[in-house]
Amino acid sequence: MYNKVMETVEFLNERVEMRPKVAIILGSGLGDLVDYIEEKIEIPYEEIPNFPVSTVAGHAGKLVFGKINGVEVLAMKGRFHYYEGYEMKQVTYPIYVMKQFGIENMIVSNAAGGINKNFKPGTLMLITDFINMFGTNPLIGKNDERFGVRFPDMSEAYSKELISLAKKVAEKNNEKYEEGTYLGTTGPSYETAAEIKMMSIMGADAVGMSTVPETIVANYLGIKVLGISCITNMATGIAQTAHSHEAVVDIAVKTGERFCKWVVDIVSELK
Ligand SMILES: O=P(O)(O)O[C@@H]1C[C@H](O)[C@@H](CO)O1
Ligand code: HPA
Repeated sequence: MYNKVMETVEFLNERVEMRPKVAIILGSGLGDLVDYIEEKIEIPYEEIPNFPVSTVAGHAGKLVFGKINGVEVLAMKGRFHYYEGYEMKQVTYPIYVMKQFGIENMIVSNAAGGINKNFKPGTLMLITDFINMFGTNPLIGKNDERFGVRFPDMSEAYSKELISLAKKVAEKNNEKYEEGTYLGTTGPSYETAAEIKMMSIMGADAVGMSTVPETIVANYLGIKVLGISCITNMATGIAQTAHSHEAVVDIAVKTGERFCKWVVDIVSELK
Protein backbone atom coordinates (compact mmCIF):
# COMPACT_ATOMS: atom_id res chain seq x y z
CA MET A 1 0.00 0.00 0.00
CA TYR A 2 2.84 2.42 0.84
CA ASN A 3 4.18 2.35 -2.73
CA LYS A 4 0.69 2.86 -4.17
CA VAL A 5 0.12 5.87 -1.93
CA MET A 6 3.47 7.35 -2.96
CA GLU A 7 2.59 6.81 -6.63
CA THR A 8 -0.66 8.76 -6.14
CA VAL A 9 1.17 11.51 -4.26
CA GLU A 10 3.78 11.76 -7.02
CA PHE A 11 0.97 12.19 -9.59
CA LEU A 12 -0.62 14.99 -7.52
CA ASN A 13 2.73 16.69 -6.96
CA GLU A 14 3.18 16.83 -10.73
CA ARG A 15 -0.35 18.08 -11.40
CA VAL A 16 -0.54 20.86 -8.77
CA GLU A 17 1.91 23.37 -7.40
CA MET A 18 -0.07 24.14 -4.25
CA ARG A 19 0.87 22.33 -1.04
CA PRO A 20 -2.23 22.71 1.16
CA LYS A 21 -2.08 21.76 4.82
CA VAL A 22 -5.87 21.76 5.20
CA ALA A 23 -8.19 19.14 3.69
CA ILE A 24 -11.99 19.18 3.63
CA ILE A 25 -14.15 16.10 3.01
CA LEU A 26 -17.59 17.08 1.81
CA GLY A 27 -20.60 15.02 2.86
CA SER A 28 -23.79 14.32 0.92
CA GLY A 29 -25.28 17.55 -0.44
CA LEU A 30 -22.48 19.69 1.02
CA GLY A 31 -20.37 19.86 -2.14
CA ASP A 32 -21.25 23.50 -2.82
CA LEU A 33 -18.36 24.46 -0.58
CA VAL A 34 -16.15 24.20 -3.65
CA ASP A 35 -17.86 27.35 -4.98
CA TYR A 36 -16.02 29.24 -2.24
CA ILE A 37 -12.65 27.95 -3.45
CA GLU A 38 -10.62 30.24 -5.67
CA GLU A 39 -7.87 29.44 -8.20
CA LYS A 40 -9.37 25.95 -8.49
CA ILE A 41 -7.65 22.94 -9.96
CA GLU A 42 -10.06 20.02 -10.23
CA ILE A 43 -8.99 16.42 -10.73
CA PRO A 44 -11.69 13.75 -11.24
CA TYR A 45 -11.04 10.60 -9.22
CA GLU A 46 -10.90 8.45 -12.34
CA GLU A 47 -7.76 10.34 -13.46
CA ILE A 48 -5.92 9.70 -10.18
CA PRO A 49 -3.83 6.54 -10.07
CA ASN A 50 -5.01 4.02 -7.45
CA PHE A 51 -8.00 6.16 -6.37
CA PRO A 52 -11.42 4.53 -5.93
CA VAL A 53 -14.40 6.12 -7.76
CA SER A 54 -17.51 7.44 -5.93
CA THR A 55 -20.86 5.89 -6.87
CA VAL A 56 -23.37 7.77 -4.68
CA ALA A 57 -25.84 10.43 -5.88
CA GLY A 58 -24.89 13.82 -4.41
CA HIS A 59 -21.19 12.90 -4.50
CA ALA A 60 -19.36 14.28 -7.52
CA GLY A 61 -16.04 12.46 -7.28
CA LYS A 62 -13.18 14.91 -7.67
CA LEU A 63 -10.32 16.48 -5.77
CA VAL A 64 -10.44 20.26 -5.77
CA PHE A 65 -7.30 22.22 -4.97
CA GLY A 66 -7.45 25.98 -4.44
CA LYS A 67 -7.59 28.79 -1.90
CA ILE A 68 -10.15 29.98 0.63
CA ASN A 69 -9.36 33.52 1.74
CA GLY A 70 -5.75 32.91 0.75
CA VAL A 71 -5.45 29.59 2.61
CA GLU A 72 -4.56 26.65 0.37
CA VAL A 73 -7.01 23.78 0.67
CA LEU A 74 -7.62 20.35 -0.77
CA ALA A 75 -11.31 19.41 -0.91
CA MET A 76 -12.75 15.96 -1.60
CA LYS A 77 -16.04 16.46 -3.39
CA GLY A 78 -17.41 12.96 -3.03
CA ARG A 79 -16.22 10.38 -0.52
CA PHE A 80 -16.16 6.59 -0.45
CA HIS A 81 -18.55 4.63 1.72
CA TYR A 82 -18.15 1.10 3.04
CA TYR A 83 -21.67 0.23 1.84
CA GLU A 84 -20.59 0.90 -1.76
CA GLY A 85 -18.67 -2.34 -1.50
CA TYR A 86 -15.21 -0.91 -1.00
CA GLU A 87 -12.75 -2.40 1.44
CA MET A 88 -12.04 -0.18 4.46
CA LYS A 89 -8.52 0.38 3.07
CA GLN A 90 -10.11 1.84 -0.11
CA VAL A 91 -12.60 3.96 1.85
CA THR A 92 -9.71 5.54 3.73
CA TYR A 93 -7.14 5.53 0.92
CA PRO A 94 -7.43 9.32 0.32
CA ILE A 95 -6.45 10.00 3.94
CA TYR A 96 -3.16 8.13 3.48
CA VAL A 97 -2.54 10.20 0.35
CA MET A 98 -3.39 13.44 2.15
CA LYS A 99 -0.89 12.71 4.90
CA GLN A 100 1.96 12.06 2.47
CA PHE A 101 0.92 15.17 0.54
CA GLY A 102 1.43 17.29 3.67
CA ILE A 103 -2.09 17.69 5.11
CA GLU A 104 -2.05 18.55 8.82
CA ASN A 105 -5.70 19.46 9.51
CA MET A 106 -8.77 17.71 8.12
CA ILE A 107 -12.33 18.99 8.25
CA VAL A 108 -14.71 16.11 7.74
CA SER A 109 -18.42 16.66 7.14
CA ASN A 110 -21.50 14.53 6.65
CA ALA A 111 -25.25 14.43 6.44
CA ALA A 112 -26.63 12.66 9.50
CA GLY A 113 -29.83 11.68 11.24
CA GLY A 114 -30.56 13.47 14.52
CA ILE A 115 -30.97 11.31 17.61
CA ASN A 116 -30.68 14.10 20.18
CA LYS A 117 -34.21 15.44 20.57
CA ASN A 118 -32.95 19.03 20.88
CA PHE A 119 -31.85 18.88 17.24
CA LYS A 120 -33.91 19.53 14.16
CA PRO A 121 -33.30 19.20 10.42
CA GLY A 122 -30.85 21.95 9.53
CA THR A 123 -28.93 21.77 12.84
CA LEU A 124 -25.15 21.89 12.41
CA MET A 125 -23.46 19.62 14.95
CA LEU A 126 -19.83 19.92 15.91
CA ILE A 127 -18.68 16.33 16.36
CA THR A 128 -16.99 15.91 19.73
CA ASP A 129 -16.54 12.12 19.62
CA PHE A 130 -17.56 9.04 17.66
CA ILE A 131 -18.94 5.55 18.24
CA ASN A 132 -17.71 3.00 15.72
CA MET A 133 -20.54 0.61 14.87
CA PHE A 134 -19.17 -0.46 11.49
CA GLY A 135 -18.34 -3.81 13.05
CA THR A 136 -14.82 -3.49 11.69
CA ASN A 137 -11.88 -1.08 11.82
CA PRO A 138 -9.94 0.41 8.88
CA LEU A 139 -6.63 -0.43 10.58
CA ILE A 140 -7.22 -4.19 10.68
CA GLY A 141 -4.38 -6.04 8.92
CA LYS A 142 -0.60 -5.98 9.07
CA ASN A 143 0.57 -2.60 10.39
CA ASP A 144 3.02 -0.51 8.37
CA GLU A 145 5.04 1.51 10.89
CA ARG A 146 5.83 4.08 8.18
CA PHE A 147 2.23 5.22 8.57
CA GLY A 148 1.62 4.90 12.31
CA VAL A 149 1.64 2.72 15.40
CA ARG A 150 -0.20 -0.59 15.81
CA PHE A 151 -2.44 0.68 18.61
CA PRO A 152 -3.28 4.33 17.94
CA ASP A 153 -4.79 6.47 20.66
CA MET A 154 -8.32 7.79 20.06
CA SER A 155 -8.74 9.85 23.21
CA GLU A 156 -8.86 13.03 21.16
CA ALA A 157 -10.38 11.72 17.93
CA TYR A 158 -11.62 15.23 17.19
CA SER A 159 -8.98 17.84 17.97
CA LYS A 160 -9.78 19.96 21.02
CA GLU A 161 -7.78 22.78 19.46
CA LEU A 162 -9.84 22.70 16.24
CA ILE A 163 -13.11 22.36 18.17
CA SER A 164 -12.30 25.43 20.22
CA LEU A 165 -11.36 27.32 17.04
CA ALA A 166 -14.67 26.32 15.41
CA LYS A 167 -16.59 27.48 18.48
CA LYS A 168 -14.70 30.76 18.70
CA VAL A 169 -15.38 31.49 15.03
CA ALA A 170 -19.08 30.55 15.34
CA GLU A 171 -19.58 32.72 18.37
CA LYS A 172 -17.82 35.67 16.76
CA ASN A 173 -20.01 35.39 13.63
CA ASN A 174 -23.27 34.51 15.37
CA GLU A 175 -23.37 31.08 13.75
CA LYS A 176 -25.59 28.60 15.58
CA TYR A 177 -24.37 25.07 16.27
CA GLU A 178 -24.85 22.13 18.61
CA GLU A 179 -22.32 19.56 19.81
CA GLY A 180 -22.49 15.81 20.05
CA THR A 181 -21.33 12.26 19.41
CA TYR A 182 -21.60 10.84 15.90
CA LEU A 183 -22.33 7.14 15.57
CA GLY A 184 -21.11 5.59 12.33
CA THR A 185 -22.77 2.48 10.96
CA THR A 186 -22.46 0.67 7.64
CA GLY A 187 -25.83 1.43 6.04
CA PRO A 188 -27.01 1.48 3.35
CA SER A 189 -30.40 0.79 4.93
CA TYR A 190 -31.52 3.51 7.31
CA GLU A 191 -31.93 2.42 10.92
CA THR A 192 -34.98 0.83 12.53
CA ALA A 193 -36.69 2.60 15.44
CA ALA A 194 -35.33 -0.08 17.81
CA GLU A 195 -31.78 0.52 16.59
CA ILE A 196 -32.14 4.26 17.13
CA LYS A 197 -33.42 3.64 20.66
CA MET A 198 -30.30 1.54 21.32
CA MET A 199 -28.00 4.17 19.79
CA SER A 200 -29.61 6.84 21.94
CA ILE A 201 -28.97 4.76 25.08
CA MET A 202 -25.37 4.29 23.90
CA GLY A 203 -24.88 8.06 23.90
CA ALA A 204 -25.17 8.92 20.22
CA ASP A 205 -26.52 12.33 19.21
CA ALA A 206 -26.43 11.68 15.48
CA VAL A 207 -26.14 8.69 13.16
CA GLY A 208 -24.58 8.35 9.72
CA MET A 209 -22.79 6.02 7.34
CA SER A 210 -19.35 7.61 7.00
CA THR A 211 -16.73 9.76 8.76
CA VAL A 212 -15.66 7.26 11.45
CA PRO A 213 -13.24 5.27 9.22
CA GLU A 214 -11.68 8.50 7.90
CA THR A 215 -11.35 9.89 11.44
CA ILE A 216 -9.69 6.71 12.76
CA VAL A 217 -7.13 6.71 9.95
CA ALA A 218 -6.45 10.45 10.24
CA ASN A 219 -5.69 10.02 13.94
CA TYR A 220 -3.49 7.02 13.18
CA LEU A 221 -1.53 9.13 10.69
CA GLY A 222 -1.29 12.15 12.98
CA ILE A 223 -3.71 14.44 11.13
CA LYS A 224 -5.88 16.65 13.36
CA VAL A 225 -9.60 16.26 12.70
CA LEU A 226 -12.56 18.59 12.97
CA GLY A 227 -15.99 17.06 12.27
CA ILE A 228 -19.25 18.76 11.36
CA SER A 229 -22.56 16.94 10.84
CA CYS A 230 -25.45 18.49 9.03
CA ILE A 231 -28.59 17.03 10.63
CA THR A 232 -30.81 16.43 7.62
CA ASN A 233 -33.60 14.47 9.29
CA MET A 234 -34.58 13.24 12.70
CA ALA A 235 -33.66 9.56 13.01
CA THR A 236 -36.17 6.72 12.68
CA GLY A 237 -38.75 6.61 15.45
CA ILE A 238 -37.86 10.13 16.64
CA ALA A 239 -39.61 11.55 13.59
CA GLN A 240 -42.44 9.49 12.14
CA THR A 241 -41.56 10.29 8.52
CA ALA A 242 -39.87 7.79 6.20
CA HIS A 243 -36.35 8.59 4.98
CA SER A 244 -35.03 9.01 1.47
CA HIS A 245 -31.60 9.99 0.23
CA GLU A 246 -33.23 12.67 -1.96
CA ALA A 247 -34.70 14.35 1.13
CA VAL A 248 -31.32 14.04 2.92
CA VAL A 249 -29.52 15.76 0.04
CA ASP A 250 -32.26 18.39 -0.26
CA ILE A 251 -31.93 19.47 3.39
CA ALA A 252 -28.11 19.31 3.24
CA VAL A 253 -28.13 21.60 0.19
CA LYS A 254 -30.53 23.99 1.94
CA THR A 255 -28.29 24.07 5.04
CA GLY A 256 -25.25 24.34 2.81
CA GLU A 257 -24.91 28.10 2.92
CA ARG A 258 -24.60 28.16 6.75
CA PHE A 259 -22.28 25.16 6.65
CA CYS A 260 -20.08 26.76 3.98
CA LYS A 261 -19.87 30.09 5.78
CA TRP A 262 -18.76 28.39 8.99
CA VAL A 263 -16.15 26.24 7.22
CA VAL A 264 -14.85 29.26 5.28
CA ASP A 265 -14.49 31.20 8.55
CA ILE A 266 -12.68 28.26 10.21
CA VAL A 267 -10.32 27.67 7.28
CA SER A 268 -9.50 31.38 7.11
CA GLU A 269 -8.09 31.08 10.65
CA LEU A 270 -5.85 28.15 9.69
CA LYS A 271 -3.25 30.32 7.95
O1 LIG B 1 -21.40 10.88 2.98
P1 LIG B 1 -22.42 11.19 4.01
O2 LIG B 1 -22.14 10.55 5.32
O3 LIG B 1 -22.65 12.69 4.16
O4 LIG B 1 -23.80 10.58 3.45
C1 LIG B 1 -24.96 10.28 4.22
C2 LIG B 1 -24.86 8.85 4.70
C3 LIG B 1 -25.28 8.08 3.44
O5 LIG B 1 -24.21 8.01 2.53
C4 LIG B 1 -26.34 8.94 2.86
C5 LIG B 1 -27.69 8.55 3.36
O6 LIG B 1 -28.68 9.42 2.89
O7 LIG B 1 -26.05 10.29 3.31
O1 HPA C 1 -31.05 8.99 9.44
C1 HPA C 1 -29.94 8.72 8.95
N1 HPA C 1 -29.30 7.55 9.21
C2 HPA C 1 -28.11 7.23 8.68
N2 HPA C 1 -27.46 8.03 7.86
C3 HPA C 1 -28.01 9.20 7.54
N3 HPA C 1 -27.56 10.18 6.74
C4 HPA C 1 -28.48 11.16 6.76
N4 HPA C 1 -29.52 10.82 7.54
C5 HPA C 1 -29.25 9.60 8.06
